[in-house]
Amino acid sequence: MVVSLFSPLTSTHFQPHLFLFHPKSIPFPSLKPRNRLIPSNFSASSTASNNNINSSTVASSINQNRPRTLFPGGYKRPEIKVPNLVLRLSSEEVLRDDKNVLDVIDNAVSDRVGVVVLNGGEASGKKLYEAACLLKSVIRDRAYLLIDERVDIAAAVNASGVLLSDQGLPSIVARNTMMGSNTESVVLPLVARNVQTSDAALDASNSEGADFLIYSVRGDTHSEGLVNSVFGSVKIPIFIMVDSLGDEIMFEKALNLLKLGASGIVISVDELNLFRHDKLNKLFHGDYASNKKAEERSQSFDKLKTLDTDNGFPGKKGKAGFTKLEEKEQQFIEKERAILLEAIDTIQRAAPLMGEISLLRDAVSQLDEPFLLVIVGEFNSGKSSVINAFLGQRYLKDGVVPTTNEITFLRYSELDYNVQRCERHPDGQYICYLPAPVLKEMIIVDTPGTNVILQRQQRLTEEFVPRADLVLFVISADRPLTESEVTFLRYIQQWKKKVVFVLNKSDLYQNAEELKEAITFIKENAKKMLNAEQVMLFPVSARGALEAKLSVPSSGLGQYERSLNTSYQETSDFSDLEKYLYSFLDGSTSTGIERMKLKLETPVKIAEQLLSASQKRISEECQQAREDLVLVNDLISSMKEYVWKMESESSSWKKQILSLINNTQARVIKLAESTLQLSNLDLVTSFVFKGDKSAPMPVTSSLRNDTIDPAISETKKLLGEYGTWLQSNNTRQGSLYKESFEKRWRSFIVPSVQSQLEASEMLRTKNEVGIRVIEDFSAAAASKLFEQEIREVFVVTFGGMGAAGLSASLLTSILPTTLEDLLALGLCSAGGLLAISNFPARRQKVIDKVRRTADALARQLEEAMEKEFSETTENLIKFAELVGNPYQDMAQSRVDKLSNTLNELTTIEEKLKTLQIEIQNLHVLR
Ligand SMILES: Nc1nc2c(ncn2[C@@H]2O[C@H](COP(=O)(O)OP(=O)(O)OP(=O)(O)O)[C@@H](O)[C@H]2O)c(=O)[nH]1
Repeated sequence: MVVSLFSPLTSTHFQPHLFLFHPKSIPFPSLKPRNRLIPSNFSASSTASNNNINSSTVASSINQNRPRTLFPGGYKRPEIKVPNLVLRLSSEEVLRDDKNVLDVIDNAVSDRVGVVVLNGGEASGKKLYEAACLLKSVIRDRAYLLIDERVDIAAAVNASGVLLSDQGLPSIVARNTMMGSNTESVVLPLVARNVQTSDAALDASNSEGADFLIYSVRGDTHSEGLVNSVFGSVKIPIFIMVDSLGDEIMFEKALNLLKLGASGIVISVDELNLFRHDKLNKLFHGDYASNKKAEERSQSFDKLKTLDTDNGFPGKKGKAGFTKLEEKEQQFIEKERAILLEAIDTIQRAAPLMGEISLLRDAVSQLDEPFLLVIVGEFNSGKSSVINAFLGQRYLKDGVVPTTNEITFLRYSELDYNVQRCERHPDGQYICYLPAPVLKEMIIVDTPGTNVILQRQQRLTEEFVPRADLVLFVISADRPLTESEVTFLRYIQQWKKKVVFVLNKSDLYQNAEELKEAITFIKENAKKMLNAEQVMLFPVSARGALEAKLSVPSSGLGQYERSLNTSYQETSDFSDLEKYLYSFLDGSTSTGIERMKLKLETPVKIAEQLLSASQKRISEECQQAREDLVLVNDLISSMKEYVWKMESESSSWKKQILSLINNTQARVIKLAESTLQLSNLDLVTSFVFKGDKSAPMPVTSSLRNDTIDPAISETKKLLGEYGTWLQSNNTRQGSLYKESFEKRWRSFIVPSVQSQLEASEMLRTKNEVGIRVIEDFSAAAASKLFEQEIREVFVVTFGGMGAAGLSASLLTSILPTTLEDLLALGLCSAGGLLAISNFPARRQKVIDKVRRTADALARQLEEAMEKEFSETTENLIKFAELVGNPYQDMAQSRVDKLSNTLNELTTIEEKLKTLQIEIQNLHVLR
């Protein structure tokens, strides 16, 4: 299935994106995955690093439903560095209680060893699993870990791949099993084959689709034979394994094979221990390096190392893509280069982990390279045959089983006509230098067939499509426009490539009618798919054309002339294709100008794709950052809401305490009223006759014991509870609040620890103003005051009244109310009337005094409680600010930063659009 560049992949939670490659390999453009275990975070991983954010650990919550890379399916091939050592060891060695072994492995993987192969030996699956886990923790990501034969264990420990014997599982099955067990991996598992014969080597590298081979060489193996039968034909890396490198003869043999083109050797732990450094050096730098072939290899390796910076194009730099350029055009190319470099810079800053940027870098560096004609099509459609027919020689192998397993570059070389020199490059590309003159002007690229069940080959081709200046889509006449061709075509269209169709094997049609039907069918459908008015399609018979060409003596003619001079039917159709392709090379024709436009457009289109992917990504991140900011602000203001809520709850506490005071006040007043009765003869006589010497009123002690004391202790208890309620609610709310920040943005490291400490202190502050108020209120003093007030009222009332008044007052002892008291007194003693008549007023005064005292206490308590509340909540708000502000600043700065990035991307988008228009108007320059 081809996944649209921007359509969601339902099977994954990854974002488009960004995954890192093995550090030792040269990554093909790729995107790095985010850590999906981390929920929602300030999303910074793919964008330029944020000041406050540890971007390596930061993940975003917008990691839903996105394609993993810009390539369909989203997988990447691991790549093998050569020359290299493969360390072979057994689980017994790893589990041996010997730290030295692990140290040796540790040193080895940080030095020359790029692949470690673990075999179980006699050990059980359990032991092998344990050894693999241990080994993985030692190797980390410094080398690939392969498990010998055990796909299940490789999958269980998430190893890089498996090494299979030539009798083992088919590579495709092993690769699929591993992929199935780790659906989140974005890197295809490595499948290596252990082979002993040249046939097995060829088989494994061709139809099996292995990533590299380990070739077991015995004492009787002839190096030259091996080189002729295997090295020349196998395009994937070959590592040599001998019985014992300690054996001088075998060591020399391995060394010799390295010189002759092997990619490295397999070594054991003991051998690593045994060899001094200089012996290993000898393997890689000594004679090996002085050998011409090795030189070429190390050059290509060096070149590979600089792919990203120099020219992502393997092989020596060719002639400039545009010959005889006029100054204006030269200036245009320089201008384009400058804009593209600016685009690279902007995209890289916007999405530093977007591996696909190397596509653009390569394309920019290829502006000086010849035109890149890329041949694609399903396996067996005749791609190699079309190339051979075009070049007039059987340079490439053809066959009914998939034969092209690597990207094969055909470049010009001034060698003898029949000699071709090929180099294998560790990034999965194979370069052949051919003497075909047309290659001076264009590089032809043969790609592995699509629709192969081998993902690796399909991936190689997909990865190469964006680099193409022109895509030649070869369709086989026996299956015109299959479903997978349609899918692949759609993928090509995403990169906006110019596609020319070749309907090969047209000799298979019975008659012209059938051919016409097929052409109409393909054209109609291709038009719809490519949304194009015109579709270029050439029906050919590549096999026939080549045979025809080969049957014509060369007679000093160039290929083009030869093909045009060939008059038989087989080549007549093919010559239309040739004419078309040759017209591309002629700068004076419209197709020649088109060639220039296509070449110039290739990097622009890649830039547009990457730009649009980054814009989409950054817009989403920006959206996420805005949501983060809203969330932070909401969280901060949620504290104010909490305080309002607390305020209403706090008033119910206040009400409770005030009603307690009120009740007490009512009880005291009631007591005062019942005590201040004229009929209260006991008191009257006691106060009037005994004066100050009278005993304290029993009512006073009852007032204190039964009313005031219990009220005070109840108030104190309530105030204590109120304080605890306030404190615990605040602490709980505070820590919930802090936690919600920490949980939501786990990886954010709060810049100042000091402010965090201050914040925590604030929550701990205890407030006991209310308790102090109530403690300051003395029950003893209040009771005493009460008694004094009562006493005073009686003394003032009765002090000058005399016996008549008193006896009159006796009458009142049987009368229940104050009014009746007064009436009786008035009747009995006109002299005491005045004093008596003032009694109610005095009593009222006492009551008022009681009321005032209680009100004052209530007010004090209310104020204290309010103070306590506001101090505590102010602290809470301050705490909220101290905790929330750094998050708020961070979210704000992310929004600002991402908005800026978006603006920068828009600016470069405008420039690219203008450039595109200028390219389209190029003919005006001429
Ligand atoms: N009948 C007929 N057969 C052809 C023609 N061209 C190629 N073939 C045959 O088709 C088969 C595949 O040809 P290749 O050129 O190897 O096809 P390919 O697309 O390069 O194959 P892979 O690289 O494996 O994907 C071979 O057996 C060719 O002989 C043609 O024009 N007519």
